[in-house]
Amino acid sequence: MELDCTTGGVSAIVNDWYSLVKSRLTPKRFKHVEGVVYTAKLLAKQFGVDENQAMIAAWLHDIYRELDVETLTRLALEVDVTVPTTAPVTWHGPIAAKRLPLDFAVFDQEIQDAIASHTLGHPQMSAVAQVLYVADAIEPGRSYAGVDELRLAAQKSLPYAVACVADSAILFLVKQHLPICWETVEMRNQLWLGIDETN
Ligand SMILES: Nc1ncnc2c1ncn2[C@@H]1O[C@H](COP(=O)(O)OP(=O)(O)O)[C@@H](O)[C@H]1O
Repeated sequence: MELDCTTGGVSAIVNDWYSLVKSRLTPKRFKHVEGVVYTAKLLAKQFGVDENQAMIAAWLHDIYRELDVETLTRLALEVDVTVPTTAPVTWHGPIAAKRLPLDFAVFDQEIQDAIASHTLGHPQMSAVAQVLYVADAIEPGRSYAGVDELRLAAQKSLPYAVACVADSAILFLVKQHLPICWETVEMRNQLWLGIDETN
């Protein structure tokens, strides 16, 4: 996959994130992040969302994904962050978000919020956060059952795509008999109430 990150004034920033993120993640995870950046850029353009914010959020969303629970807990102690006790796999987002100013000099609140909610979603997500949530689920490297339907949903509207991704995550968790954090459920409930599927 070719990454075209040279538009507008973002190329220098993007190059910085490229090296930093590559140095912190395994090649497999880095490839996933590249896919999310690529997809976030496309979705942002498609839905009139700030591409620069979407791409920076995408570059950094999994920056702490490969840290163990002990390290994440230590990092969390230095910032004011709440994480769900039932799902440590979801901690990397909220903790990275709170540490963005400290660790990466990223002060943009929308980027922080997008990274915080990229795994669980949240009923009050901004359009940047919605773009990241969907891009994470449908980037070209994803190959789980149902992903092509989610890619089609992303051609329809951003709220519709978010609601479909949330339903897919919930179905996956139900099938595995795993606990479901409330944010995803509340978000999909609110979204579906506002979506007219007859259009
Ligand atoms: N509402 C939820 N409650 C609990 N766990 C969730 C919820 N939504 C997603 N997850 C979990 O989050 C994980 C996905 O996290 P993510 O950072 O996207 O990982 P990856 O990129 O490796 O797929 C999945 O294992 C899924 O089980």
